[in-house]
Amino acid sequence: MDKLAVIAIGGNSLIKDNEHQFIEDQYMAVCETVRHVVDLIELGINVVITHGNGPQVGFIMRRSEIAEEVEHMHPVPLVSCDADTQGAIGYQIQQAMQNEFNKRGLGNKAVTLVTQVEVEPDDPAFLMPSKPIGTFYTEAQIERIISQHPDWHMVKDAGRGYRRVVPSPMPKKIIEREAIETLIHAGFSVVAVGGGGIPVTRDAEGKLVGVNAVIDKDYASSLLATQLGADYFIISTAVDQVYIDYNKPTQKALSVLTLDEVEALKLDNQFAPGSMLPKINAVTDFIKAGGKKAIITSPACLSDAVKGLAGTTIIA
Ligand SMILES: Nc1ncnc2c1ncn2[C@@H]1O[C@H](COP(=O)(O)OP(=O)(O)O)[C@@H](O)[C@H]1O
Ligand SMILES: NC(=O)OP(=O)(O)O
Repeated sequence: MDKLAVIAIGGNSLIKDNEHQFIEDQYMAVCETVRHVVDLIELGINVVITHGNGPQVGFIMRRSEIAEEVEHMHPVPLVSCDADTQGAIGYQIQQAMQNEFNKRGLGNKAVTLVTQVEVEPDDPAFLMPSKPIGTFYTEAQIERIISQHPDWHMVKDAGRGYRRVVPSPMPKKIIEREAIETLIHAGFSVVAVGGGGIPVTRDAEGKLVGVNAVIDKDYASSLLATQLGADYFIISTAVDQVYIDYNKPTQKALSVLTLDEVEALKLDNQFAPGSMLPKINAVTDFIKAGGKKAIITSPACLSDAVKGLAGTTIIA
């Protein structure tokens, strides 16, 4: 039987820079990423693709807020924006996968599954917004932004500017897990848990209810990889490897890390909260839960990383 990889594609890695934020630009980035994912499939590894939505969910929410301010249109709740991103990004990945399969004469099929992820209603994260979404604001813009939006929570994001943050509760249960497994066993390459999943809780009668938050897709993907017993959990992002002294003249790439080495580097604050730290926590959670191999790398390095020739690999 084929090996299985859960590959988490970063929302930021699908948006190259501030000048290339059109939907067509994102589709080109999706197509490029998908080419590398299909290379993996040709190596005999079936995939479940998860994806982020940090920039995209922020753009949709901001559009809704501006439409409300200007045209008094109805606001779109954040949870609906999450669902919108699952559809829109999932559509692009699914289409790009199918086109790539057809181009290479493979008989494979891709499908996207709308996925809800249960969170605890009393997760302390609801009171401490931490998930960066939407636009990056520069030092020159930030004073105006704060005075125009005093209710926004803002953070500095990994040396790339300032960003708005929203609550990000921990994922506890993937509601559609059984459907994902069924689709894998039927031979589909599945796109699921987009944007970390649509956050839901249970009401007093046990009914599912959406909540306004953005789940970290690295944590949700780690949970999925563990529950599926995946052979590889791979985080595909904008950097080829994880670095110590990131963005400093002393920067050094890390190739293989044990859990103990990761813990020591965390204590040394080597991983930025809101960007690399959740990825590091997500891969260590997967290994601690019995996973064999976790990898952090860029789309272009995916195949080499699985062969141990690129990326940063985390092992027990
Ligand atoms: N120690 C580190 N090594 C590598 N990248 C780091 C490190 N610390 C912070 N980063 C930043 O984290 C980014 C990945 O996080 P993010 O952009 O949130 O990912 P995503 O692709 O999931 O949207 C990298 O592109 C890099 O800018
Ligand atoms: N939801 C989420 O974690 O998105 P990013 O990976 O884009 O930050």
